[in-house]
Amino acid sequence: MCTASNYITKDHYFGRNFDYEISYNERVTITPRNYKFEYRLIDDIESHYAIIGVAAGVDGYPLYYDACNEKGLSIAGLNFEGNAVYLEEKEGMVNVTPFEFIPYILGTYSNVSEVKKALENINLVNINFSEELPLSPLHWMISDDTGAIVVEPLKDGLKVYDNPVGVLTNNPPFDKQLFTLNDYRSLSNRNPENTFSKDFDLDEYSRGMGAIGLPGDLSSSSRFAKVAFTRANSFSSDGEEESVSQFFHILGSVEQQNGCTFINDPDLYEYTIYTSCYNTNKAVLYYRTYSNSQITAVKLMSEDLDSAELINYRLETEEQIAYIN
Ligand SMILES: C[C@H](CCC(=O)NCCS(=O)(=O)O)[C@H]1CC[C@H]2[C@@H]3CC[C@@H]4C[C@H](O)CC[C@]4(C)[C@H]3C[C@H](O)[C@]12C
Repeated sequence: MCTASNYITKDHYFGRNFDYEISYNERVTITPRNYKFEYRLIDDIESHYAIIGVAAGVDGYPLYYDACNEKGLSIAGLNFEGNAVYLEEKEGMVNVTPFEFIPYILGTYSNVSEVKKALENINLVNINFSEELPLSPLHWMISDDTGAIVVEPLKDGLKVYDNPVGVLTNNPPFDKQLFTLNDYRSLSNRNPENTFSKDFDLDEYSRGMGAIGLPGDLSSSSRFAKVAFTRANSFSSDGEEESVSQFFHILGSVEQQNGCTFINDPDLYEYTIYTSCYNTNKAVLYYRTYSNSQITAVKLMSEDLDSAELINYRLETEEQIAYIN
């Protein structure tokens, strides 16, 4: 499972929890403007917007999980098991593969409204990256400082939803997730009045009672409600450090602790391998990993963006403890 969210203070922040039981040796990958994108079906693109993101540790091509471009547009791919359908090549459409989708969108477009228009003509084609890395079932959240959309590949083509709650998890499809939020409409960050009965007293014995009923388990639909509530009620000042800190707390509300989601024997559990947070206005990628709570940052604009070679940074995964004495 994974969770993506955005958060707006003075800038637009976007990121995700990457929850899984194995890693593909992810690393931070920067794609400069003149790295040549060779596409399987459409024409190669020699020059495009620069991109920073987390990608699989596969040399030669940026297999992004989540990323942002120099224009402030960001995107994350999340598992969509049992629902994602990729189609055959279609005449007259822009035929890109699912693994080319993030590079194509971020390389070409600068905001969500451009992407929405372009999506009318995009077909996601069922071509594997390689035999070892076949297609995986994904859906995507795309976000900038004007708002967010969700893109789901269904059997009759791409379905595009506006995303007013600013979060995405895995299953079920997004329209169902949104509908389920109706069930939680009475939840609040304030303690509730007793509307249960006029005939007896019910005691306000604790703070935080306004959100009793908000799910706390790690299923995809529960994480959706939990993180939507946390994000919608989030409060921070709009400084960079406060905003980034609050962002990590939003996704921290649905973090998966190792051991709580059993996958397979022996000792294979799904857990939050990393959390990313992009300040998309400044094209800075902040991240934390499961074993390193310290925030690490990589700035797109500090690189030579007119070059043609991919730049990779391994993730800082060692815990960094500030010993005081
Ligand atoms: C597994 C991850 C989703 C995490 C998640 O949601 N886990 C819950 C599972 S569950 O919902 O509980 O069942 C997804 C998210 C992004 C994906 C990569 C995207 C690039 C590339 C695309 C190629 O075509 C195939 C290989 C490739 C490296 C992909 C591998 C894998 O698929 C990645 C890591």
